[in-house]
Amino acid sequence: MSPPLLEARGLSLRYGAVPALDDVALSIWPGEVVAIVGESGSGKTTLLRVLSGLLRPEAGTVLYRAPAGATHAVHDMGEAALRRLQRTDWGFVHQNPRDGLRLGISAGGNIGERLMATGARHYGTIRGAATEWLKRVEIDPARIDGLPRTFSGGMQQRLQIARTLVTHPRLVFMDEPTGGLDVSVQARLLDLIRALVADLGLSVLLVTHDIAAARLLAHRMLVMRQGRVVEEGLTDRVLDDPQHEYTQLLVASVLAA
Ligand SMILES: Nc1ncnc2c1ncn2[C@@H]1O[C@H](COP(=O)(O)OP(=O)(O)OP(=O)(O)O)[C@@H](O)[C@H]1O
Repeated sequence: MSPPLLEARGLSLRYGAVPALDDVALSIWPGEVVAIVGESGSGKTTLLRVLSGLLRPEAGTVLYRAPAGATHAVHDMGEAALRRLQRTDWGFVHQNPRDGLRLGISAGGNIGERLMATGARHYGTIRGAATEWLKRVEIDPARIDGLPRTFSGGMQQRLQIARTLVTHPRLVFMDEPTGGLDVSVQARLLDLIRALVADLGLSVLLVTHDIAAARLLAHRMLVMRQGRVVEEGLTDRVLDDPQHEYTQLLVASVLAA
């Protein structure tokens, strides 16, 4: 079996007396979608921020295997090298599209800016790619010069996804990508994410408290509670035959809803 793309061991982090992460381990392989689920405050966002180098853990390591095969300890990389990784190989989809978009520049500019950060220079090529990606995320290309603030919440989220994926990252961190949207908009967005992930062969670390989203998108899932991973396994196995008492409660609460 090929080595993991990202491998974390022994991650711990406290906020005062609160153990946000307590000895967490996780691996993700190329082309895999892994969901991190759990109730509010269980440490999901903290884990994503530590894995993506935005937060430094008190203990533990995160290793990332670059395309050429070299392995990097994410928290030992210099600031510039980490930023380059975040701009090229990695992508981040935030729950609130305003955290991932530049609201003062056009939709096309939002997509083009990320392409330019990876070296694209030719105006026609950049505009062509932006048009293509707007279509791909089901936004009318006639809106290319519109500002994101004139878009609906669902459109803003689709634009954020286009901006993130235009550079073909290998690993995408998604933090509640459908949170805060209407149920019908969520369903459409989940279908779109599923299709793009399959088309591009992306690896995705998906934080969600939405079990249905995890069921639809993820090959594997980890269940977190109070900073610890209490259960992990193939998504269907975990949801159809939960072993840990907490996972059983989580699944039962969804079935009852
Ligand atoms: N900056 C911070 N300062 C102090 N405590 C924090 C901070 N960030 C998170 N925490 C605490 O760490 C724990 C884990 O928080 P985290 O945001 O990772 O959980 P979560 O599972 O992502 O929750 P949610 O689903 O509500 O976003 C919680 O008890 C939270 O209150």
